[in-house]
Amino acid sequence: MTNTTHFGYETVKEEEKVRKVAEVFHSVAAKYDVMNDFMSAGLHRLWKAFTIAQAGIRPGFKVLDIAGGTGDLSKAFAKQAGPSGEVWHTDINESMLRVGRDRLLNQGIVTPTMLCDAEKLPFRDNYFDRVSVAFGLRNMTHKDAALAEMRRVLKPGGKLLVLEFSKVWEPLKKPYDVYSFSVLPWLGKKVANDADSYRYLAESIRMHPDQETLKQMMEQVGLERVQYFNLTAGVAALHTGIKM
Ligand SMILES: C[S@@+](CC[C@H](N)C(=O)[O-])C[C@H]1O[C@@H](n2cnc3c(N)ncnc32)[C@H](O)[C@@H]1O
Repeated sequence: MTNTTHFGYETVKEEEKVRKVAEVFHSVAAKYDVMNDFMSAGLHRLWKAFTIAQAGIRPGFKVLDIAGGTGDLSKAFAKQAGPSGEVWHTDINESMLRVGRDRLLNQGIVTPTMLCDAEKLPFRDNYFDRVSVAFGLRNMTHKDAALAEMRRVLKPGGKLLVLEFSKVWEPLKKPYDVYSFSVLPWLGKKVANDADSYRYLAESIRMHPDQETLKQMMEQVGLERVQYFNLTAGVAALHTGIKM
């Protein structure tokens, strides 16, 4: 029997979700950074800065940036880990990865870039000091499998950081819905000539587990000391967990 899952509000076969997510990111890659700034009024930079601070990267650290896309986290991590460190910029989508790799190289950052699926990480057990995934988990078909893989490749004592859109504070829900379902697709059409991808963004955020559910999912794969920080009233949240 074929398993089904969600692609935004649609119920689709699992393999169809993978294809449709790939289409979204092939389509948005070239305009991804400019759209991020427009859509979030620059807030994504603050959320990422907070994530980078919580990561506490030290020189020599081995770091895996999953769903690294255009490379914002990889760039900061590579600077902090320094020449003795190892920062892997990875993503399942070639278009996103290419934009990210070119951007990193243009900024003088030479770090390995690799195409890989978070659900089947090609790294050995207990290898990384830190693993991050920013705005990527929402798009994955088997989130529990991906989280288990992230834990597997962490060293004991290593930390996972999951930055993702989350459940917004109830009083802000109405205006946030108006923004998400009217303004966002309109902006997507105007700036990137692609309203559908930004409609998917709004729907996929609504379908993503809320703060407490994601915390439980991280605990279920064996991460410990799991906690989360609401960012901008829960528009986004950073979850962290430690592998003991
Ligand atoms: C919204 S972008 C985030 C990019 C970057 N981390 C950032 O915060 O700007 C989401 C990324 O998740 C990637 N992605 C989706 N499913 C994935 C999977 N199974 N494994 C790895 N990356 C995946 C997409 O290709 C896309 O580049």
